[in-house]
Formats: sequence, C-alpha cells, structure tokens
Amino acid sequence: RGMVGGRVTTTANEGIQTDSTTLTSLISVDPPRGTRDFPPEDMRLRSWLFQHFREVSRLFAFEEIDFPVLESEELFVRKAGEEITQQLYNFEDKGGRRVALRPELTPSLARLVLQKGKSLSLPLKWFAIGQCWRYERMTRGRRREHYQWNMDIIGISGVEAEAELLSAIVTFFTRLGITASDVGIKISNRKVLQAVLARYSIPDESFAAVCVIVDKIEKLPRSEIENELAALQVPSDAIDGILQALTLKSLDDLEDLLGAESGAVAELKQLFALADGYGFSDWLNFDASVVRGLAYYTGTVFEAFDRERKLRAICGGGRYDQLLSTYGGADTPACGFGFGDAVIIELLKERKLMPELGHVVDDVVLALEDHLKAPAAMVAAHLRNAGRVVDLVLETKRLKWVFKHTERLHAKRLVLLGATEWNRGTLRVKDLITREESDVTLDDLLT
Ligand SMILES: Nc1ccc(Br)nc1
Repeated sequence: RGMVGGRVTTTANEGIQTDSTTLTSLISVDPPRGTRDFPPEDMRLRSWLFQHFREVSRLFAFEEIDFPVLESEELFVRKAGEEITQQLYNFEDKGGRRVALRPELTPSLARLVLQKGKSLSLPLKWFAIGQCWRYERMTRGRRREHYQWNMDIIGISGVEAEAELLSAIVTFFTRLGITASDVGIKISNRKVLQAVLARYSIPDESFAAVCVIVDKIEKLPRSEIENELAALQVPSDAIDGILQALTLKSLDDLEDLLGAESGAVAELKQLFALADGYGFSDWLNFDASVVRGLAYYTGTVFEAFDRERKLRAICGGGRYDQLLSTYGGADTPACGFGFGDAVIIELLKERKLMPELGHVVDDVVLALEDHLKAPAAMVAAHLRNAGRVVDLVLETKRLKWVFKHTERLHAKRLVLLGATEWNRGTLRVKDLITREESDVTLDDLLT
C-alpha cells in the first residue's frame, strides 16, 4: 500500500517524508508480523495475569527487577545449537553494535548480578516480567514475541531453592483454580544424563549440545536424533544408553541404573521430600525424559504440562550453576523458571477458568448545560478523591446518548448537573441498578 499521489522523499536518517498535501492510502494498521496489540479487553486479561504473577512473587518475598529488551548480542551467543539462539532477533544498530531483542530473561539477570557483584548479599530472590522475542520464518506462523514471568534464586546450591520455585508455581496455578488433576510438573535432573554420558566417556564439552538434542526426542524421529548425536561423536551404543535412561519413570529405577551413591538420586529424593513438606507432592512426577532445551541447565530441570496433553509446556525451569561463570563471573549457584503468557491462557480456556473482567465505572458525571462544566468537574474530582471511578462526560451530550453511554460502561450511577437543581445545591442522581432517581447534595453522593 504506497502513497496515493504526492511526493515521497526518503532521506538517510529521517526515514520516509511526505509533503503535507499528499493524500495517502491507509497505512498498515496491523502490528508487525508475529506481534500483538493489547486493546482494552486483551489488556485487562494480561493485567489480570501479571497481577497474579506479581502477587505470588510478593508472597514469596521476591523482589521485582527489570532490564532492557535490547541487549548486546554476545549475551545470547551460545554454541549448543539451541533453537532460542538460532532464532535470535539480532541486528547491527546505527553505531555498528551487534545487538539483539532478548529471547529470554535469564542472561540479563546473570548480567545484572555480575554488574552488582560484591554489593549484593546472597541469596537473591528476584522476579521479572518481560517481553521476549524470536525471529523465525513466518511460514510457521508462530508468534515472535511473548511475555515471560521469571523467578530466580541466586546463591543457594541446595534443592531447597528449586522446591521454593516449584511452590510458587503451584501457588500460582492454585490461585487460578487449576489443580493437580489439571496440571502435572515433570521433574528430572541433568546429572542423570551426565552420569550416563560419563559411562560412554563422552567429553563434558559435548554435554550441553547433547542435552539440546535430547530435548527434541519427542519432537523428532529417532533417526534424526541419532544423526545429530552422531555428529557430536556420540556413538550409537551411547545413544541407546541415553534413550533407555530417559524412559525411567521412578527413582527406584534410577537408583538401579545409577547406584545408591548417585548425586542425581540424592537431589531428587530430597526435592520430593521437600515437596511433601510444602504439600504439593501430588503435582510432581519424576520423569527422566525431561531435559529442557536450554544449554545452561546443570542440575534439576522441570516443566509443567497439562495432563490432557493437548497443550505445549506451560512453564519450565531448572538449575544453572555455571551460567555466571560462563560470563566470566565467579561460580554462583542459581536456579529459576520462565512462565509464558500464551499457553496458560489456552489452558484456562480449556478448563473454563477464564476470568470475567469488565471495565468498572462507578459514576458517570454530566453537565446538562455548558455553564455547569466547571461544577461538574468539581463533582468528579470530589468523587475521585473518595476513590470512586468516575467517567466525566467531556462534551455536551443529549441525555439519550448519555444513557447509552452508561449502559456501555456498565456504570453504577449517573450524576446529572442541571441548572435548577444546582442553583438549590443539589444534583440529580440515577441509580443504574435500582433505576431509582433522587435529588441529593454533594455529600449525600458519598454516603
Ligand atoms: N524465546 C522465545 C521468544 C519469543 C517467543 Br513467542 N517464544 C520463545
């Protein structure tokens, strides 16, 4: 859709200029491909969701943080073949800097922890809600942005940290009316895979890349998985060992495979014991097939899934004890999760748990004559000071329009300023629920 008539000039740094006489066809009114607008109704649902994110974070005494959506590209450059780095929304800015729209929040959190360094007293319990980006071919028609809630605990090496994060996730689901019969949380530990790889003398350097490939096990044919693992010099007998380990469904089986001294077994047993203490054991399943697709996980990994298995993972996370040191910082234990804003809404729709969120207006205030506009403004201010949500009609409107307007807003009251009433110090009020009308004083309005 170009300009209709007129001149379009483009200069290097101002972008497209049009002369004022140019008649233009409608500009594209849609947001960029793969992105969303949030008109009022959608924004109310998003605000409702984020309010629950924030209230759960507050209950767990986490502090909110935030960082730029734009980061240096180097923060996300990893060599483990993750989809998240292959779809980086990266570019060179006008200063020639390599930058990227963040695909996740954890690297920014790690950067902030390293930036603050010794001024921080560990452990940190931080949370953030931020928009994350990916650039993928629109052929897949998938979104390019979503909002993610993250909670992270920095400085605790024990699985008590994971237990606290899992408790926050369960608390969140419970607040929304979701139960353990709707959602389960698969728990595993990358030390399982580490132990199996060690038996086949696979070098540690391949560990992250192997995890990224193994994470795709349920999405790709086995032959593809075998090819990708073979490319990492993982011999086919090791592949059988890996795949066999991933089918384990109980800690006893895991102990049989790894032995009673296994660190993974000990951590998992401790985590399940803590879950018992919190009272959310029935949400958890040990499932060795959970690997997660991020390269930097080193220990516990988990993901919440809908037990009807209709939806993608609802949220996920794990321990990432090496991330800060890969950025050149001191070794610092850390774990966290990411919770996206899309699948949870699909789940709420599936379970008929979507909230009814109206635009709540208490009073509509209208001056029936122009010379009463200032008094109407005073009445509105008075009501607002008392905490009432007031829609002050800003133009001279006929009553017919105003009644329609109060219906559209589902307002509770209509407050009219008419000359005769105002001269004797009263206002005409119509209760839009009982339909009663009365003349009252300003003070009566607030009783
Ligand atoms: N990492 C990432 C970013 C954006 C979307 Br949509 N999904 C995943």
